[in-house]
Amino acid sequence: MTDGFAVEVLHLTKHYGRRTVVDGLRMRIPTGAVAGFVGPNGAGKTTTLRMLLGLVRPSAGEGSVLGAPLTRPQRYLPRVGALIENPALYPGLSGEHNLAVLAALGGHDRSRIPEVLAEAGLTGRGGDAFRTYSLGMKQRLAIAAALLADPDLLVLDEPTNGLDPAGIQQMRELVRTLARRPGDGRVRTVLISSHLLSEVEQICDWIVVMEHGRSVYHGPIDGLMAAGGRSVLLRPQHPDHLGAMAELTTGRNLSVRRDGDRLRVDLPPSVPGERGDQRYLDAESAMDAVLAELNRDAFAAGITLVEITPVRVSLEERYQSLVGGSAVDHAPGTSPVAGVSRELEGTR
Ligand SMILES: Nc1ncnc2c1ncn2[C@@H]1O[C@H](COP(=O)(O)OP(=O)(O)OP(=O)(O)O)[C@@H](O)[C@H]1O
Repeated sequence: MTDGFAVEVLHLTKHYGRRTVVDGLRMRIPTGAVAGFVGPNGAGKTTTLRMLLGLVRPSAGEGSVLGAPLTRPQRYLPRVGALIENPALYPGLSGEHNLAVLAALGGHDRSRIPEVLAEAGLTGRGGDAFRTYSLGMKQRLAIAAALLADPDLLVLDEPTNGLDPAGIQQMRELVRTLARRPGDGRVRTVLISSHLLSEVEQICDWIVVMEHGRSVYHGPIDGLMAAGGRSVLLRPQHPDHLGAMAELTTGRNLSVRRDGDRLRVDLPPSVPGERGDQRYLDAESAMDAVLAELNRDAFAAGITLVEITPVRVSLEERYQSLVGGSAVDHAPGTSPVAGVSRELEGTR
């Protein structure tokens, strides 16, 4: 396990009975990143966060958090703050008083209360009774509580869940600021989970995309776009050939969807070349190589392609193709033919 990563896991696995909910997960989160854990419901995000927090024991795998092994959570948990289950807060007590109770329970310094209230955007409201708070304020008080330990790693599970649009916006702005620790400039890493890519895109600089307990991408958020920002539209002369062409494409391990009388093929950042799994480094030549291969395959199968159009892909589309279309509805007029998830690792 290397320095420079606040979280690093390898082959992390969790079985519940015969169900595997986290399946050989491999990911790294750089120190100081605001990292987004994104994936459809049931992808295993919460279970992974719970394993990182020592709340659930992994069935297999290894890892480290803040440089200490996952098997020794007591070594790193004092430097971790988390909002994964709502803390028990007393409705009749003020925000400040609630924090004082939690500080006493957790052995934290009470003098940090004004600072954490400020960090959570609750300055001036700390004296009000908790029950008078809006849902967004309650959520921010829970974050203030997680900040009491001045953590090096802050873990927030779906922090915008249940909030109204104004509350969501305030929470997003807050999360963005949390990695910039006030005062001494020490680095803090923030890990949030969300099922919305658009949210993660606005808040985070690092992304882990999960599907069926695996990471299908982890790396810089720009990398998801750069890595897979290209598709190609193929139109056979005869629409009857769409199925056969789709099979040829999936045979090359590419993800393909039907789009009217055309097929839309997503190009990964590095693709199997003619010589086994040779990796192409240059996106343009990789694209050219794939197009040439598909064209040759089509010709050999007696299929005439009358259109081959390269297109750029939005991050949202890229996410859809990575999670096999299970996270977001397909655009009108398109339907999944096959979704091939592949593990892509971004680099910095
Ligand atoms: N204690 C448990 N016992 C059995 N199954 C569980 C347990 N906890 C979670 N699961 C199952 O594991 C799967 C992954 O759940 P998890 O909550 O980690 O997913 P998630 O990605 O966080 O999804 P969501 O966004 O819906 O919370 C789900 O199918 C869930 O039902």
